[in-house]
Amino acid sequence: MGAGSLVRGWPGLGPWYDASRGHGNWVPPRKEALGLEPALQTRGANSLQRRLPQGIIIGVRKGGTRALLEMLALHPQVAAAHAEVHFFNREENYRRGLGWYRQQMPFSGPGQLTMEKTPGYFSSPQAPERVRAMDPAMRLLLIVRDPVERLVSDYTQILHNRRARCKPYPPLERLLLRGDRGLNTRYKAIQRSLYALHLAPWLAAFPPAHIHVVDGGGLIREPLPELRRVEQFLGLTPSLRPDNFYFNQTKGFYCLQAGAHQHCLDESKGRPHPPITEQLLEQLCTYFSAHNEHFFSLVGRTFNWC
Ligand SMILES: Nc1ncnc2c1ncn2[C@@H]1O[C@H](COP(=O)(O)OS(=O)(=O)O)[C@@H](OP(=O)(O)O)[C@H]1O
Repeated sequence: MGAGSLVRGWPGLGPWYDASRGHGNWVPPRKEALGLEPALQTRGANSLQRRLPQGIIIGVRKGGTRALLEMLALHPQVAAAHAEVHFFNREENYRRGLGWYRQQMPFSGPGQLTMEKTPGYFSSPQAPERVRAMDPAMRLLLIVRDPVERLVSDYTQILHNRRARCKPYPPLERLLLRGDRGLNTRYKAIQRSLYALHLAPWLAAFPPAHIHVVDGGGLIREPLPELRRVEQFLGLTPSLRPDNFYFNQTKGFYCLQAGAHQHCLDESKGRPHPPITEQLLEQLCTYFSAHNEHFFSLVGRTFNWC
């Protein structure tokens, strides 16, 4: 089956992925209809309510946050918010209060864990303290990816959005280099790839045991081992299985499967990246190397980045 045919909903379930509402608006399938959970969501109206999240995917932007949330949402004990909520990082939303935040959450049963993902939280200076003030027991997921790949993905997204509005955008090299004065390290996409910098305030607000790092590269190559670790971190019964994922040649990524239903992430995920020269790649890798080492020491795990 081609990737394109999988973007719109699952048969008989209403749209799982409502493309007309943009890529952040995912509508989870009713799990009993997927044969995953016969009882939980149909036990009676009283048991279903909107609950504040107990788990949040805080970033990183372009790290694979959507894939992680959608894969986790296949788990019968997970209820995932459809859209990015931007509660802790946007003043206008934060001012609306926890009642508003709760309203953005999906209905869940008592045995379910409510989750949302907003990659903007990770680099928001206010978010760590605000999340802690709401719930110091919060479980945080951080999905990371090679900082250079993340940067290029970030650029590609902005380029795409600008083009969609018929607006010009400079080539990546021009944004990355300050003539012959080396890298423009103030470029936002570079700054957002400095994971150690953004992690520090989270570690000041939460014990390390509350923050689980997911390898975004690993999730792309082979989702299940990463998801098993996440299930364990979240205290979920191991339920995701190899047959929940299949590699889609057209998409070039793993897609999701539940019973007879299949679903790939939409076309905003997995866009082709513009090429960068070997020389620039080397410059970037050299620049990130010390930051990466610092990040590895903070999380106690190393990654095979450039
Ligand atoms: N299974 C699967 N299918 C499609 N895409 C996948 C998948 N797993 C991870 N990814 C990678 O997710 C990248 C987008 O990351 P995010 O969802 O965090 O982006 S965003 O910050 O929410 O815009 C996206 O980045 P790009 O490849 O640059 O588009 C993907 O590489």
